[in-house]
Amino acid sequence: MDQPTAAFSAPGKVLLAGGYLVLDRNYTGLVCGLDARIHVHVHKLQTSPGLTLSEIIVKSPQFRDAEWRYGYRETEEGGGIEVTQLKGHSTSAQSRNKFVETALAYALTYASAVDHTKIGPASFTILADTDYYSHPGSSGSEIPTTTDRFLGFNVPLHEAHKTGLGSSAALVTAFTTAVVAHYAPHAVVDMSSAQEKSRLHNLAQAAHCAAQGKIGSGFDVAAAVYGSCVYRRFSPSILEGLGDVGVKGFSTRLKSIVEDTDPTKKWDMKIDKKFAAVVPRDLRLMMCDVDCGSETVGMVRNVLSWRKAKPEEALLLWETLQKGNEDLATELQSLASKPANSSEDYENIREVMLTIRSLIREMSSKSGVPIEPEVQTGLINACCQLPGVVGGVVPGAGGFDAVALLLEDKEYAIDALRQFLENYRVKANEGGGVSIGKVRLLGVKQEDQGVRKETPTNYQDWLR
Ligand SMILES: Nc1ncnc2c1ncn2[C@@H]1O[C@H](COP(=O)(O)OP(=O)(O)OP(=O)(O)O)[C@@H](O)[C@H]1O
Ligand SMILES: C[C@@](O)(CCOP(=O)(O)O)CC(=O)O
Repeated sequence: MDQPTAAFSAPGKVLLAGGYLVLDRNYTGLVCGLDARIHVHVHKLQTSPGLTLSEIIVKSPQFRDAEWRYGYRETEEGGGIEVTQLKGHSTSAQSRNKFVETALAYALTYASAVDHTKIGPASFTILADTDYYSHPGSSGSEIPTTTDRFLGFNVPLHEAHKTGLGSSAALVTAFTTAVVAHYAPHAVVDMSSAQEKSRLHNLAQAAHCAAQGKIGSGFDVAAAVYGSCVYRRFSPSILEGLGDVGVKGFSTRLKSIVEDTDPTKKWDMKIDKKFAAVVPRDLRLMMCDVDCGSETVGMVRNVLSWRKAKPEEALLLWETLQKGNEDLATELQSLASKPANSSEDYENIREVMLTIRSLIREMSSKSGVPIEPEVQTGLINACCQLPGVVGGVVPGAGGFDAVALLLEDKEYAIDALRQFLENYRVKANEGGGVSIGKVRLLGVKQEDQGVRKETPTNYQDWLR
C-alpha cells in the first residue's frame, strides 16, 4: 500500500571530539546534531489512463541536471529489488548518484519484504539546507538571508563544494525513511517509537555503508537518526556478509539486520543521550568554512596505518585523547544542567579544548596527516582571542572542512566574530603553503533532533 504524499528530514552533524578514535569500539565520539537538515518529499506519480509507467524519479532541484530516473524489478531467489538508472534527458554517466541509488534499492527491498504490495511509480524531491555546501555566490562572512529556506545553487551537484556537515548521511536517512514510509507505511507510523527509530537507523546505516563502499564508524548516520549523542560504534561484523542487492537471499538478510532478529549479528552501538544537549544553551556552536574541503578516506587510511605501525605510541595517544574527550563531554553536561543565566565560568571548557587540540596536533605530526593544518591552527587561535569565544576544534577527520567554534550565545560575541572574519585572509607563504580566501561564517547551530516527519505542503515551490 502506498501513501499519496509525505516528507521527512534528517540533520547534519559535527563530531566535536573523537575523530579517528570513534572508528574503534573501545573509544567514543561526541557528536552534535545541527539545524541544517536534508528534506525528502515523496508523492505518488499519477499515470494517464492507458499508460503504464514503472519509474521512480528522484530530483534534487537546487542543483543543475540533478534528476535521476530509475526502473525497478524484483530479482530472483530473494535478491531484493534492483534499481536501474534509466537514460533520461540529463543522465550522463557523471550524474549517477550512488547514495540515492543504493538507498533506494535497500529501502525498496526492505519495504517490499515487510509489505508485499506492488511497488508503484513515485517522485522523490531532495532539498538541502544552505550550509551543506560552500557556494561561491555568497559574500564572505555573511550568514545568507533569504525568505526561502532553500537556495538554488545553480551548479551541478558534483561541482558543489561540501562543507563536511554529513550531507550523505542526512540524505540517506531522510531518503530511506521516505521510501519505507511511502511503500510500507505501517513500518513508519510513530517517529518517536524506539523500535521504529532503531529499524530506520539499521536500514540507513546498511545503505550508507554500501554506498560508501566501506564500513565507517557510522556516527554521522547515528546523528541523523538520533541527534546529538555520545556515540560508540557498532561491530563491523554486523554488516559483513550482508552481500548486495541481487545476491540470493539478500532480502531476508536485510530484513533480519534491520529488525535485529539474528542473534549472531546483534546491533551493539551505544547512543548515549545523557549528553544530548552537547552544547549548553548559553553557548552557541558556530562553524567557519574555509571552502577547501578534505579527502577523508585518504586521511583515515594514513592515520590508521601509522597507528598499526606504532601501536604503543598510538595507544597512549588514543587513551589520553579519550580522557580529554570525556572531560569535554562532562564539562558541557555540567554547564547544561545549570539553570539558565547563571554566571558561567568557561575556563574548564577552554582548557580541555586546548588539551584536545594539542593531542590532535600530536596525532597530525606523528602520522603525517594534516588533521589540524597550520592555516586552521592560525584561524582557530585567532578566533579564540575574540571576546566571548570559548574554544574551537577541527571537527571529525579535520583537514580543511569547516572548523567548529564554541562561543557565548550573545550578540556581541557573534558580531565580533563576524567582523573579524570579514577581513581575515591567509596567504600561502603564511599558511604552510595553503592560502585561504574569505572565511565564511555558516548559519548553522546546534539542534538536538534526529529524523522527523515534516509537513508535505511546505515544499510546494520546489515541486515543479
Ligand atoms: N542535495 C543532494 N541531493 C542529492 N544527493 C546528494 C545531495 N547532497 C549530497 N548528496 C549525495 O551525497 C554525496 C556526498 O557525500 P560525502 O559523504 O562525500 O559528503 P558529506 O557527507 O557531505 O561530507 P562528510 O562525510 O565530510 O561529512 C554526493 O556525492 C551525493 O551522492
Ligand atoms: C575520521 C572519522 O572518525 C570521522 C570523520 O568525520 P567527518 O566526516 O570528517 O565529520 C571517520 C569515521 O568515524 O567514520
